[in-house]
Amino acid sequence: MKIFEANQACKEIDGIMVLKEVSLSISQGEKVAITGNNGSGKSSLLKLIGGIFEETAGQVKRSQINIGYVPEHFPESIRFKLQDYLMLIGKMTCRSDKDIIKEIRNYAERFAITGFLNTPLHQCSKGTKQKAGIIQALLKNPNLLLLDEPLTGLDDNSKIKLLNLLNSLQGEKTIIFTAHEPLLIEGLADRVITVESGIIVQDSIKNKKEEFKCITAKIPTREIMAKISSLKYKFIGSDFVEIVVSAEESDKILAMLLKRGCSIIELTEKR
Ligand SMILES: Nc1ncnc2c1ncn2[C@@H]1O[C@H](COP(=O)(O)OP(=O)(O)OP(=O)(O)O)[C@@H](O)[C@H]1O
Repeated sequence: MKIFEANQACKEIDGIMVLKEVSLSISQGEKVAITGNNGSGKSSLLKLIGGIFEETAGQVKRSQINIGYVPEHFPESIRFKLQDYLMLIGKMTCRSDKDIIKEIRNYAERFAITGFLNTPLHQCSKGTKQKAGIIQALLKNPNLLLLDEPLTGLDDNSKIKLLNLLNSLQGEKTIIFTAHEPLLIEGLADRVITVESGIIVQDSIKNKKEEFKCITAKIPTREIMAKISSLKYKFIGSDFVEIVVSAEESDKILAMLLKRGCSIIELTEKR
């Protein structure tokens, strides 16, 4: 089923054409990354897909589905406590308060923000607000999840947790996200759209089930690799290591490296 179709769609704001002749079709279940330089039109395209932006020319068809949207910047002025805000969003889904609280606590624990559930949102850190933005979208149990640069402000551990969480979402959820970092593009997307000056310049299908991945990590000491010698790796200088792992194992290895104090620099597919 197609969830979005655009034919020569344009979006003009204040006399500026921010999207130009976009022709695009997205099917249910696709995991699409939108990439491009700053100001190229990634967020605008995401908003056009979600119906937050109406086209000013051309034709667009959107199917009537439940959408969860994670904005690039969480609204600064919300004065609710984190849990009260999430409760309000959860109540829109007609579930019992008990079920909503359980789900909020579950997500809060996964993202390590349980300690902030009673903190007013405007006093929370950027990363906590970002996590609140992601949780509010997930609470709606959307068929279409739109995420605008979801890794912004997240620490390395939370980035991996979000990647695992998105990969674990069941069913035919469609996920469309804007991103600069390779972690989410390599780890989640099966299609990558590149935007330049409001124009789609590339739209490519990725072979998601690559057999191997290559992790480049900054290591605190070389000794930590001795303890995980079953991995195929090589040192780059004294501080970095390149590890080749099966795609299936990569999430587990990433989590293990983070636990041992490493920083993940890059995650790429290896053919
Ligand atoms: N609401 C708006 N009002 C005015 N101009 C806008 C609006 N939204 C987007 N634009 C303009 O459209 C162009 C594309 O912006 P957009 O936010 O889509 O880019 P982006 O690729 O997501 O950028 P970034 O990577 O910096 O987030 C920019 O020139 C921006 O100034």
